[in-house]
Amino acid sequence: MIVVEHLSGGYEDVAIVKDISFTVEKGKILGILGPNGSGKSTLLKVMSGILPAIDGTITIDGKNILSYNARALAKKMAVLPQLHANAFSNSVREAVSLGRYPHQTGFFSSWSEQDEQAVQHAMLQTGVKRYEHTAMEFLSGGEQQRVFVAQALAQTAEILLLDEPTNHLDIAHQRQILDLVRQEAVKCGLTVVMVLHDMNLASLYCDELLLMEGGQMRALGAPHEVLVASQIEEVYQARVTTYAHPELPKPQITMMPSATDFQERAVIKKEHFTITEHYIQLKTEIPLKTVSSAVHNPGIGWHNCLLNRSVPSDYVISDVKREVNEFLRKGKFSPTNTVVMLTAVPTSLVAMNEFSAPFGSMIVAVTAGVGNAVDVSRVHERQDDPYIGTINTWVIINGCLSEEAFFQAMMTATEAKTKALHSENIRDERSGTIATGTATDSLLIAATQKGEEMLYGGPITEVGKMIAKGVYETTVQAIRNYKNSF
Ligand SMILES: Nc1ncnc2c1ncn2[C@@H]1O[C@H](COP(=O)(O)OP(=O)(O)OP(=O)(O)O)[C@@H](O)[C@H]1O
Repeated sequence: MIVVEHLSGGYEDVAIVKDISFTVEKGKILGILGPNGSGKSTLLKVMSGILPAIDGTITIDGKNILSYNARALAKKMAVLPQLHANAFSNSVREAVSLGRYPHQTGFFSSWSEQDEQAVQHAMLQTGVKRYEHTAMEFLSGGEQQRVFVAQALAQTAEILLLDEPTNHLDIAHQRQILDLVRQEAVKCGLTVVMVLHDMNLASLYCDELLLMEGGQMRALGAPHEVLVASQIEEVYQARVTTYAHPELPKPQITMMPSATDFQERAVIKKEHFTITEHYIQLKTEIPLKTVSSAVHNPGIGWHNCLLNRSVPSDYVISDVKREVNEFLRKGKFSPTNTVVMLTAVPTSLVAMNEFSAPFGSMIVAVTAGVGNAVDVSRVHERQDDPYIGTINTWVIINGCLSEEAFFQAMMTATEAKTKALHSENIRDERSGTIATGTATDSLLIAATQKGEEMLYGGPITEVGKMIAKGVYETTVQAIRNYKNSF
């Protein structure tokens, strides 16, 4: 455990870092973030004793570090500096062995079995063992960086101070080194303080983050407390937004470029739709932001091709995703840029309408197979095998929606669809009650994201009113098209 209290320090009596206080418990990782020149490296140097503290204290396991001599401190704390004084003539093995210096005893240093094991283990962990006898100067920047990490690990200290350990490393090696550091912390109780420039890596791997600004602490806390968009924008003077990591409860940050070439305008019109026997397609010049429950590329994304594909009514495929991928490959559609829905309704029965609104305009396209409509409040009574019969709804908005508005738009559109089934008196055959949808309906809201952002999409808003009217009217029309086809 390391405790830093009111620490100030810098170069020649000038305090660069001021009044820094934090505690890192045994087995925990603290990440230090901050813009260039904010004092991250200086703080690490003061902590490691390379620079003297002007004020404040650093204690390790309850003992002030001033009470340790250099060798005793090096046994407690290993340091990976940002810039390495590189003795280039050393082999990798010799470089890693330097990490054992604090463990050498006596006038003539004695290389013990323990020293050898620590060096071998560190080389294996960092993947540099195969360069063991290679001279450092023959390694790439990333390979050298891994050797220096190995050197710090070979020191087998309880505390590790790392200044940009992922410098020069490609993504696989960043992961390798940070996974290793995390594993050493969690399994072996290593306490780590590391400077990282990459906020997303810091969020993923650190228990707590310290955000520096002008040599002072701007924020200290869990990643979600520190990586707050407004705070990062102020400190870095850069526009950012946060989003959720797909697998872990760790916030991620992305930059919002100010370049104007992203701002080109495009308006989606009915003419941009193509209807063939096999699909209804919307292909756009600019990608649309899409939120959908489609079969292929569902969720939130950016796409410039939407397909509502008509499949035979006996289309029962065990691996739908694979079959759809195959269809896209054969049809020369981009698998990453295309959103796909499936329907058993012939494409000629689509209902499509364009609506103009104060914010811009909107197109709604619906295919409605209601042969298997269900009352959602009664479906728990059914034990059916999967069957086809789907209402697919697309709402294409020439406008800009906030994330909240996208989800409210999904709700508004769903309610409007249900109302259409109600007024067309579509019933659940089993229960005889009014149907609320089919068992496999799909919905897509897409927007050009141009113009002023609309914050909300519920029925109280202009866009919500338009979606409600558009989806209701178009679904009624699609149901009638379907009924009239028999
Ligand atoms: N040897 C030095 N003598 C005097 N001032 C220094 C020295 N090294 C750094 N500084 C100053 O201390 C301040 C903090 O530098 P430091 O290297 O700690 O920042 P940092 O946050 O690590 O930056 P970066 O992200 O660029 O690595 C800077 O203004 C820098 O100019």
